[in-house]
Amino acid sequence: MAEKTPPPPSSSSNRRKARAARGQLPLLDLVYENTKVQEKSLECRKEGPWSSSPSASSNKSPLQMVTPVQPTKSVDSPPQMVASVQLSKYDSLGTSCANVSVGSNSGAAPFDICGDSKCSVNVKPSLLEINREKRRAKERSNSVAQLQHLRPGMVLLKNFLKPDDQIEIINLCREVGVGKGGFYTPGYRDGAKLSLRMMCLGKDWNPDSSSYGDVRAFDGAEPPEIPEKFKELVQGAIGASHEFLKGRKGTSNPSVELPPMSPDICIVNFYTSRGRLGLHQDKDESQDSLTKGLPVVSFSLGDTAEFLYGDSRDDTKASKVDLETGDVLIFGGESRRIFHGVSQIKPKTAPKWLTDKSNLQPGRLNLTFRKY
Ligand SMILES: O=C(O)CCC(=O)C(=O)O
Ligand SMILES: [Fe+2]
Repeated sequence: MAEKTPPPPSSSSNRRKARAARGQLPLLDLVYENTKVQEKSLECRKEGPWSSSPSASSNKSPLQMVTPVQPTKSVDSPPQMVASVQLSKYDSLGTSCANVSVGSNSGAAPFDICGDSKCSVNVKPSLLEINREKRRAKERSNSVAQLQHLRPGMVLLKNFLKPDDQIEIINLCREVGVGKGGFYTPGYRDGAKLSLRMMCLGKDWNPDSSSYGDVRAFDGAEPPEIPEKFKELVQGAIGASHEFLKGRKGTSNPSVELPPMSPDICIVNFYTSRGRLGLHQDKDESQDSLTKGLPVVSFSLGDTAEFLYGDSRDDTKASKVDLETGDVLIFGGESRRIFHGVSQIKPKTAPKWLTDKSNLQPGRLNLTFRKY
């Protein structure tokens, strides 16, 4: 996924920040935050145990930590559940906002992207919010997919994923995500945690070595398969992009600008409202895939992300686009190696119909499909 750079030398947040500022850290390092326990519990009160922000620093020595780490019972930890019945098991563990511990790779707790947050307070929406939501829902339900050409090889399909497909994607990610090889919190040997949850389908991407493998290094889990439904949606999005490009002046062969691609990798990220992803290039796929410019296809669900893209790691020079629920972004051909990242997640922007039907936690689910 991201370019390979050596692992951070220590857990010093300042040193990391300085390295990040010099553009020397791999992509996931750029989302590293050294949050204190106190901050953690405040955050938890605001967002519940689903926060993708990091846990407290580890007391273990760097060598003791095998990465990525998966929390056992921490404020970040989700219920120990496979089905809703097991939520009560989690209750009986007494996991609460105040209970902070750093995880290891044994006794891993699955992360459920759906379900009620224990720590969140239900505040009645104001009339203004209700009306805004109604207006948004009407706009989205009336609108059809709209395609935008962002730059050569880069197409944004607004509102491409139909509501039922969005629900199905969330349900499938939830189901797979709580099982073996499901969501975990990527981290580093020094115990630093990252502000998102991740799972890989098809092949495993290791953030520490920036390489792909057939098993997950920290627990030996094989990555679950990519559901056929996802592959169909990817083909649909690439096909629609080709049709769109055909109709554009100056495009002689859409498959040259945007080569076709059958994914064998899907990286699923879940961001809470504090989640973000530094500018990076996806370049850990095979040389053949990169040389051919086989595209990355990205699905967005839930809260809106502010997405940055450009020709360098410099975010002041990057272009910005909002990725809303149902949007599909494709970048291949001459845009295959663009720098891209997520600068912010806009809280409470997921439509109510989506959260009501899917029970998706506050935050954003992103799936990126690639061919190794
Ligand atoms: O969340 C996104 O929109 C981008 C994710 C991404 O760039 C990645 O997983 O490599
Ligand atoms: Fe990426």
